[in-house]
Amino acid sequence: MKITNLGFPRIGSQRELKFALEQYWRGEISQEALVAVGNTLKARHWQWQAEAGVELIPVGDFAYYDHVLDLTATLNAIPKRHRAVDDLGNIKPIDLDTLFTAARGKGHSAQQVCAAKMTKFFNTNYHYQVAELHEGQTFSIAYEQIFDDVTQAQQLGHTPKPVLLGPVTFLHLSTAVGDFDKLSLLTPLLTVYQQILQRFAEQGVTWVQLDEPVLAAELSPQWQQAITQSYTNLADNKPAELNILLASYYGSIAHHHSLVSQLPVQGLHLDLVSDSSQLDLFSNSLTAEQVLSAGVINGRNVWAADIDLIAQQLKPLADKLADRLWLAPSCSLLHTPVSLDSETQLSASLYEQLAFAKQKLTELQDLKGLLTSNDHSTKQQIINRCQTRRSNKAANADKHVATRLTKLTPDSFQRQSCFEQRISAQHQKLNLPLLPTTTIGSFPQTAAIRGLRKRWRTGDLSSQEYQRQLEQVTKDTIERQLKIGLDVLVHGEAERNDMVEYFAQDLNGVGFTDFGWVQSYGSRCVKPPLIFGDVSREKPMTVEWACYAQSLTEKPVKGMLTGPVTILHWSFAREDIPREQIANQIALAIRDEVADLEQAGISIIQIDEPAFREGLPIKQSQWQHYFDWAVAAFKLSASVVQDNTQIHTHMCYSEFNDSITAIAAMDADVITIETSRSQMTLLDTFEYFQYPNDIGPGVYDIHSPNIPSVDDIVTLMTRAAEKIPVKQLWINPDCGLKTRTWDEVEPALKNVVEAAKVLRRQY
Ligand SMILES: CN1c2c(nc(N)[nH]c2=O)NC[C@@H]1CNc1ccc(C(=O)N[C@@H](CCC(=O)N[C@@H](CCC(=O)N[C@@H](CCC(=O)O)C(=O)O)C(=O)O)C(=O)O)cc1
Ligand SMILES: N[C@@H](CCS)C(=O)O
Ligand SMILES: [Zn+2]
Repeated sequence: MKITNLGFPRIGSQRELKFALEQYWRGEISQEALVAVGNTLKARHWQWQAEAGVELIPVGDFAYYDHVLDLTATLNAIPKRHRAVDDLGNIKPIDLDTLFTAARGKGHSAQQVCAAKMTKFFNTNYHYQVAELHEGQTFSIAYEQIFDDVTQAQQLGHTPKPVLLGPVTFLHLSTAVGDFDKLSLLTPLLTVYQQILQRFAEQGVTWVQLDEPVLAAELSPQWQQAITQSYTNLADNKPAELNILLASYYGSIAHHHSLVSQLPVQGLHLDLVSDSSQLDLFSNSLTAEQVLSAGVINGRNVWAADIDLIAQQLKPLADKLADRLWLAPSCSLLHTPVSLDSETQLSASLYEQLAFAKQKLTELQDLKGLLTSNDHSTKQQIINRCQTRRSNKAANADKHVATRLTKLTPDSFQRQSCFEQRISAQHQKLNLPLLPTTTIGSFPQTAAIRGLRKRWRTGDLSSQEYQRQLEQVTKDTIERQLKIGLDVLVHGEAERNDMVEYFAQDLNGVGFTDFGWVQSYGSRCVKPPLIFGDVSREKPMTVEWACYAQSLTEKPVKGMLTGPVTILHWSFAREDIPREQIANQIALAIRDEVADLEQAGISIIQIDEPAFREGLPIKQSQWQHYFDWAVAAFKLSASVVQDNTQIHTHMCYSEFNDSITAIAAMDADVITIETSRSQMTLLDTFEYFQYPNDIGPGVYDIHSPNIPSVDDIVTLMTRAAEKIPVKQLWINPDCGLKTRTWDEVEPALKNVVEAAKVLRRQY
């Protein structure tokens, strides 16, 4: 019986890769130094996995920016605009800088090169770079990193199992530039996959893992046919000594049983955490040689597994399949923090309930011990540990939370009046111009601000001094906005480490870590809170900052909150009660904050829900249930206010065609969305739906250092005004500005304000 792993977090337990990347981008270290950090991390992670008994080490899971982008490079599908040219005008080979250009864009104004689109990887908080594919395009091997990594792992004495997204998922996640069917590219794509498999075989690889998470979705007959075509083609053309492990994850593939069980692959990985019934279904249809990789340890959460119970469940199959049963996490461990080793501040009772990536490998090792070892005393120790942990699981029930939830009535989820009445009351109170300008909330989180927080955390700075300095930053942020001429201001979120973690720190039933970092995109990481008990608000969380900022100006300053659905999705949540119940608990905590902000005289309150779309189940048949509870939780948080208090929400990285009815049902007075990279085509859905409330379509991409010109913004807003009545429109960037510098933000926002003036004259 083998222990296998699907992928390991790449960022490093102390975020070494993040710091090296950012130093490299700032020109402070050489590419060699960056690569040295990458090599050290790879070697360390391979070694940890080997020590935990992982026999086939995943390779290709490491990426300097994004593994999907690496695959796009391997396949020679990086757009021309991101490729460097030599003095003679010839396109240079793809290197790390090419990838960084693709991911981050380059240049300013007229010379600017737009980054590739970035979007959520399935229903995770990981973002990938979307490949742009053209009709009739060809593919070839053009980037060597995965082959180099195989060699590197071998030189260190490991047996690598290269991991690649499978051809169907790659196509599915790509975007078709122009009007053509992406599946027309499958045949040329398969030719390159064949060449890649050939290269692996020449390197002495015996197993390759092809990830097809798209199988968790309900696929049309054409996409199902693409799966059959791909794996038949690869089976027919692969070197005999190379075995293919087809990996599914992020959901059950039971609905594709007849499709998948026919595929001529040598191994199949199942996410049994999402649906354990797949075990019987697929094990009964395995051929006599096929391997089953059982994804039994949750790769999407941080709670220690009940491996004694898992062992009981697997035992009959372990006896039947013997060495054809592999033990694995449900999916790549990319979504979990690296290791508990660095956590020194967690309570002992919470600590013992946890397992991060490194500890999950140990769980697999213990599970294998339970299934195969004859050492009864060690086995008993493992079982005892599990039982003690279960009985120690603190009863975190808070009866006040339960009572409040039972007292909710339909009115708790509904504003007092319809939108028309509300917006007219708000116009009267706020008196804003046509096309009001605003921002999404955060302003640059400078090294100075982060440094202050670090000194405060380590005790080098008193709370009083920390507060005083942040007040200065907030004052400066308000003054800059006034100077720029924005209509609706924000306080800038300088006091927040993160839009979710900041709130979690003041919520009962929620814990947080020191180093539980998870990669969000590129060098950017988040530290998801741990929801372990019933959630309620300990004390007001934002009121002081909102009031302080509002005291500095006559212009409205938006109160800024994160919504219940987003707090839930971007946390590691308990698994003993339904998610919708947790969402309502958080909604009540936010509702209390909304009420306090209104009471304190804040007339616009923004409740961000950027994870609303991401929470959508992969299977369409489960969407309606999700929409019902997610919309209800948002409305519960927002509906406490009077008609003339304006509720905004914000969503980024979203497509709206499958969620527009739910978005409209949320009934926010204003929604700001990311639209600039789509050139406003995302608004088509709002137009078609005749979305009734106000909308602020993002006019520039905040992930890129590029500064939009007045003309760029006017063009985009003119396009927006062709789709949405101008009286409903606001002007704002795509998302918060925390990752940008003031040098980028100030000229960009000046252009936003200037463009608004041009547009107001026009309309
Ligand atoms: C809007 N987005 C968010 C998502 N998920 C969230 N949970 N939060 C989000 O905001 N998902 C979708 C998108 C993803 N986008 C981003 C954008 C930016 C970041 C980001 O900038 N992350 C920061 C970490 C933020 C944080 O928690 N900072 C802490 C700790 C700061 C720190 O590292 N300090 C260093 C010292 C640094 C110094 O001296 O300069 C230290 O302690 O050693 C804080 O501010 O206190 C990042 O750096 O990656 C994430 C997602
Ligand atoms: N208010 C947050 C939203 C990010 S999605 C910000 O501005 O950073
Ligand atoms: Zn956003």
